Amino acid sequence: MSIGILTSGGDCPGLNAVIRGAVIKGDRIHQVEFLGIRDGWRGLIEDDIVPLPRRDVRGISRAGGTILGTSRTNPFENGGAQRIREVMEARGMTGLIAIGGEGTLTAARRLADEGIPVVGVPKTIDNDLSATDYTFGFDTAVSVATESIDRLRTTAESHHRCMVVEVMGRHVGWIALHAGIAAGAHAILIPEVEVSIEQICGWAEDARDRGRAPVVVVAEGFVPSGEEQLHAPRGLDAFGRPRLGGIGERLAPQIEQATGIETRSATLGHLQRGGVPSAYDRVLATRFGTAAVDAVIEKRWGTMVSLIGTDIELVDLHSATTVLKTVPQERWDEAAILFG
Ligand SMILES: Nc1ncnc2c1ncn2[C@@H]1O[C@H](COP(=O)(O)OP(=O)(O)OP(=O)(O)O)[C@@H](O)[C@H]1O
Ligand SMILES: O=P(O)(O)OC[C@H]1O[C@](O)(CO)[C@@H](O)[C@@H]1O
Ligand SMILES: [Mg+2]
Repeated sequence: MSIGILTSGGDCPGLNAVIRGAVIKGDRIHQVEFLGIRDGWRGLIEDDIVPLPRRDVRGISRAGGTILGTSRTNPFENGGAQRIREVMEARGMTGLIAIGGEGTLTAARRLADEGIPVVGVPKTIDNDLSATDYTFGFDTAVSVATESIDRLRTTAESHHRCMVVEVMGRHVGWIALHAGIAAGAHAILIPEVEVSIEQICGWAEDARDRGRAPVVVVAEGFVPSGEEQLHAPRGLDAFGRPRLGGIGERLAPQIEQATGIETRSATLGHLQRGGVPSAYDRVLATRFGTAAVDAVIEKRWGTMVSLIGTDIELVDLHSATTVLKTVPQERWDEAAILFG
């Protein structure tokens, strides 16, 4: 019996710990072999698959990225369930572990509905997946963002400037909220909550008037009220979505002009996704990996491993992929009491 494993969508710290956990438990407890599928759905469609023996996962939990590679290939535009079934049969693959975000898991759910034996593992730095309390990668991204904001604050203070820090978060503001609270930001701007330019400038002025260097943390998907979403001229990703980014660059001159405070912006971008996973993410990812191989052995197709409180449970992929987990208004309100 062989189990295929793939990583798909944007990479994230902790992917290798999932792979290691699954392979070691598969080898030690269930005596199953693993096949590593390269670059997500692309490798499965194109039969780009390699043996993944236990020695190949030695020591990889602490490594960033994914040893398997990733892509945003759409399996349904490239042969779909029929092609995947053919490749799995030819390879003697009796089950599949798909590690990815909401896009990958939506694809996995549709494939499971069409009879492909697949179990999902949720990953994303954005923490926007429903049906799991946390995803691995988020803790590392928040730590990187917090340390970066701390550093940007010291230079802003020296120059009596305002600093706008753009963090990732296409649809949700979890990274901005957590890093902003941790670093004591004077404003946190997220896609879920409408805030006007006037309000942002008001917070910056209040902080300046107290002798502080205002720090504004903004998620890339934030749009100031009354304005259009800005897409920097970065084209589309492989799934045809506009690449976001540029809101920090847009806000900085607006704040400077309205308040007279010299303002700079910094975009953290992929720094938040790279590098070594935090201890928390390694633990969560390892637990997800070992639980996923158990789910495959039990043939729990169409499910996803999930963190509920401190327990790892299996949930239906449907419940995980229908609605994004956004920041509730009251969570932002809690933080907003400290703005300005
Ligand atoms: N609704 C969908 N139905 C089928 N396939 C999808 C769907 N959404 C996305 N996919 C496929 O899954 C791939 C991965 O999705 P996406 O690029 O959104 O990454 P992800 O897994 O959500 O990770 P992240 O967005 O966190 O980087 C997409 O490129 C696409 O091929
Ligand atoms: O540059 P890439 O790989 O297309 O991914 C960017 C996107 O990936 C994420 O980090 C994760 O979904 C988003 O926050 C961001 O918009
Ligand atoms: Mg996605």
